[in-house]
Amino acid sequence: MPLIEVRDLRKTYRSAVAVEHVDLDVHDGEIVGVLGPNGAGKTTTVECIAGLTRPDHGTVRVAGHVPWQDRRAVTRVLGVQLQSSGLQAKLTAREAVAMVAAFHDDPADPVELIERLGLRQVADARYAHLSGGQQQRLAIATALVGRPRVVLLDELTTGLDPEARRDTWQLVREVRDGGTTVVLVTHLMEEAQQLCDRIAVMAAGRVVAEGTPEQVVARSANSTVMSFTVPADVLAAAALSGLPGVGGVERRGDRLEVVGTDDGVLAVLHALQTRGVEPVGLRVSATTLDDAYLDLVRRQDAAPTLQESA
Ligand SMILES: Nc1ncnc2c1ncn2[C@@H]1O[C@H](COP(=O)(O)OP(=O)(O)OP(=O)(O)O)[C@@H](O)[C@H]1O
Repeated sequence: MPLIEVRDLRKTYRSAVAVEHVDLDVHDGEIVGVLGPNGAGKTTTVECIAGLTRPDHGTVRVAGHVPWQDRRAVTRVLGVQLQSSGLQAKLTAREAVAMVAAFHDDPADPVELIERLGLRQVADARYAHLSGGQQQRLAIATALVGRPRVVLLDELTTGLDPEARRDTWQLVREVRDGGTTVVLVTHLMEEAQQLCDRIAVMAAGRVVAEGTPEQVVARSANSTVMSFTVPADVLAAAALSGLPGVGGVERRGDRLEVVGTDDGVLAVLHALQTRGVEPVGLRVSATTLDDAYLDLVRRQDAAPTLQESA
């Protein structure tokens, strides 16, 4: 049984549909990324998992418990760091961790946790005086202090410089290696690729792709990029753009760049062969997760909205 199971989730705010038909499984020991543009429904989904929001339809189970019915049981297994940590500016790091620990039956030792998260030097500094990276570490500490089986981390590295971001990624890996499952909401493809065992891409309130980062790239309609040199008078881009599996053809100087599926690549090679055209300097590579993501999100933008299709 998955540790977190979300089925057919729907949540509306007045007339706006925030999420619909959302399914998500999170298994013990994974880092699962929830990706998507602003307003895609990521926070709404994790708020339903945390029991902070009650959906209009669908089921959520966290270690078998329904979050909005059994808040205590869910608080014991689930730690939450949401977008605004809600910590008071005047609290010191040590006080903040101790305060959250007091809500739990069997908390981790706040001093040990502060040490483990590299906050010992600033343990007596007020929250408002910590750097962005230290505030994020403190937010993770408060999410971990109840010794949860799973933590929800929402836009953990937004606003951090590259070094602090990498340090935070390492910390998330250590959290996972210590036996805690992680659900990570992020806008950053590099973060997803570096950290996540699996990702769910959300757009306009729905999960539009799910799997390992590699699977999501491979399933993209534009999973492969090929380019080669061919004189314009020998082959027009239009001759290839209608082939099955070809998503787009662009001329860049004397090179043609074709994006599409693996079948699209084969169709292009076949078309070149039958025309007796040699693809000089042929390069074929997988699309990046960034490109696959943008393709998925743009497709969803072009589709009818949830309200229109309801
Ligand atoms: N409390 C609320 N009241 C009204 N509408 C809301 C509320 N919370 C979310 N929404 C709407 O629901 C949709 C999904 O929002 P949500 O915050 O879940 O998206 P998100 O993917 O987390 O976005 P972001 O990346 O910007 O945080 C948006 O259209 C948003 O305006």
